[in-house]
Amino acid sequence: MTDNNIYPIFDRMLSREDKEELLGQHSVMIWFTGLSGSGKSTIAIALERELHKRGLLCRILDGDNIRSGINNNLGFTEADRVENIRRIAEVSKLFLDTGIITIAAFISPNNDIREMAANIIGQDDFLEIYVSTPLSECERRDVKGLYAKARRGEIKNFTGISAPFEAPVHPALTLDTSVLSLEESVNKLLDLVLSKIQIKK
Ligand SMILES: Nc1ncnc2c1ncn2[C@@H]1O[C@H](COP(=O)(O)OS(=O)(=O)O)[C@@H](OP(=O)(O)O)[C@H]1O
Ligand SMILES: Nc1ncnc2c1ncn2[C@@H]1O[C@H](COP(=O)(O)OP(=O)(O)O)[C@@H](O)[C@H]1O
Repeated sequence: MTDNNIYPIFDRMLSREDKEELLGQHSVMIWFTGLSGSGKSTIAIALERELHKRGLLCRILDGDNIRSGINNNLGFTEADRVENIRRIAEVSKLFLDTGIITIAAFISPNNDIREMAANIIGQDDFLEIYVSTPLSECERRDVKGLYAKARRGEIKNFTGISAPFEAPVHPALTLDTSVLSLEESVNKLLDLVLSKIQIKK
């Protein structure tokens, strides 16, 4: 890309393959999508612990952490959600290129937004995991009291209440935490993920 006088130097840096060899793992993007309270963060944290125990290096990117740091200037309009996910995908790509198994837990509420993320990251590396817990169960849990606030009209554009959520069309895996235990979800994920990250010696 030279039309804005920018000359990336990627061809002179050590490659992703060099980093993966050093770490003894292939990197992959595990992209959770689902309503607030569906279980994205809980599953992401449990999955990271299981992978870590197996000597695999991971990085979690999670909604509230990212939104109080790099994305602290963004809200929940459609445009801000797109920018939120764009930056998260670009940051994820940096981790993937460092050979790190990268786990993102964001509502990412529609197919266009997730397609954008997959295109930034690379379709082959992108595992879309739909945490499909029904709205009624997420609202019953109301972990942060946000559904009650949204119902009272105190939060605008709240996903599932006053802003849309579009289910993925072909997720790599669907996990309904109103039916599956945390352990069952993590075991399903391990089956999927471990097959993708083994380095052939
Ligand atoms: N209006 C509105 N809609 C949805 N969510 C809201 C809203 N306002 C605040 N929150 C809190 O922000 C968390 C979702 O942020 P995300 O970055 O994952 O959202 S998005 O992907 O940009 O749609 C979400 O956290 P999670 O529960 O982790 O999903 C909420 O706690
Ligand atoms: N089977 C389950 N799997 C995952 N989370 C569960 C399950 N059953 C109950 N929960 C609870 O549901 C809540 C999910 O919240 P969280 O992980 O923060 O969701 P999200 O990141 O999607 O907003 C947690 O309080 C968690 O303990």
